[in-house]
Amino acid sequence: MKNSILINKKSILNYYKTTVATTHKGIQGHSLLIGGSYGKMGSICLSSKAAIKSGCGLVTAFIPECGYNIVQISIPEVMVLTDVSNKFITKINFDFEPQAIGIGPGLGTESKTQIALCDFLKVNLNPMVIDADALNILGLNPSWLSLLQPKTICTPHLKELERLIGKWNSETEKIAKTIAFSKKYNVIIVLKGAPTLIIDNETIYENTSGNAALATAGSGDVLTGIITSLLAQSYDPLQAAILGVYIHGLTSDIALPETGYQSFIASDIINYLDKAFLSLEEYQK
Ligand SMILES: NC(=O)C1=CN([C@@H]2O[C@H](COP(=O)(O)OP(=O)(O)OC[C@H]3O[C@@H](n4cnc5c(N)ncnc54)[C@H](O)[C@@H]3O)[C@@H](O)[C@H]2O)[C@@H](O)CC1
Ligand SMILES: Nc1ncnc2c1ncn2[C@@H]1O[C@H](COP(=O)(O)OP(=O)(O)O)[C@@H](O)[C@H]1O
Ligand SMILES: [Mg+2]
Repeated sequence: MKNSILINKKSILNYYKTTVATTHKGIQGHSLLIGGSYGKMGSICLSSKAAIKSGCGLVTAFIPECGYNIVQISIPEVMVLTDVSNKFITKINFDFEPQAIGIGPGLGTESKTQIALCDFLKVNLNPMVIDADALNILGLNPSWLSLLQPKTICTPHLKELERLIGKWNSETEKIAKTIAFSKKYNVIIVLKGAPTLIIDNETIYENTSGNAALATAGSGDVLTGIITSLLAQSYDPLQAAILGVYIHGLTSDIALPETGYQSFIASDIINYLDKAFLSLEEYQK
């Protein structure tokens, strides 16, 4: 895309942080992933697992009650807090200070969930990634967008973007409207697609990793977990968004010769995160 800054390994390595020998889980960052609803608990499992596989020290998932066994059994490394309600979230409540929050995968748009999101946005000061149904709820209640903290990261696919900014008649208009949205609310937009663009105010970054194997259910849920984990590890929001999008794509580039397009699934993004991070470290040497 014209006027965009390309994201590649070289640019990432300007700020990529290797792990310090003396670190411990208490200072590696605690991510909180909020989402899930009856039938969509897999989404928050994917986000939470991606977060713990991306380097933060601790991950907690906040989910409706019906997901308790599902998340605990799927990912023993992740701690779980449950809502009072069984099938969807009605009140967001936790008793610790996360370094970053990712909200939206599988959340649903029940009216009580909408109110819970609004009440939460009124008090939250933590760095945050907003995805999926949390974006859809904001699309339904645009006045709540002003509650977002500066540099909140929004990760819409095209349909979610349309729910936020309305329809467009050309690619140029789509980008202009997205830039205007980013400026108005002072948020970073990760516009997911092929390629993914990251729009921060008037600056546009274009990702160069990734391929069509990523066109599979849960790919975006995994991205939310990765970016949240990086935010929790004290990357600034723009760096977390750029590194997260790049490493997410890189997993599919490394996997492709082994999995092909058809059989690559969202869990494979998580499975290949180790090789993707290692390839950054190799390049750095
Ligand atoms: N295993 C799970 O539990 C999963 C749960 N999911 C959750 O399901 C809920 C609904 O999300 P969905 O995104 O599926 O549904 P949406 O209704 O938000 O989006 C689907 C619509 O958007 C269009 N669309 C998506 N990406 C597009 C693109 N790049 N270009 C053009 N059109 C595009 C599709 O054609 C379709 O019409 C979310 O909460 C999500 O997190 C999904 O992530 C899938 C996996
Ligand atoms: N053809 C493609 N090429 C590259 N990346 C893709 C392609 N299709 C999808 N992706 C990526 O996969 C992810 C899909 O996210 P999303 O639509 O939110 O999935 P889900 O909601 O099922 O988790 C995004 O990161 C997007 O950029
Ligand atoms: Mg999604």
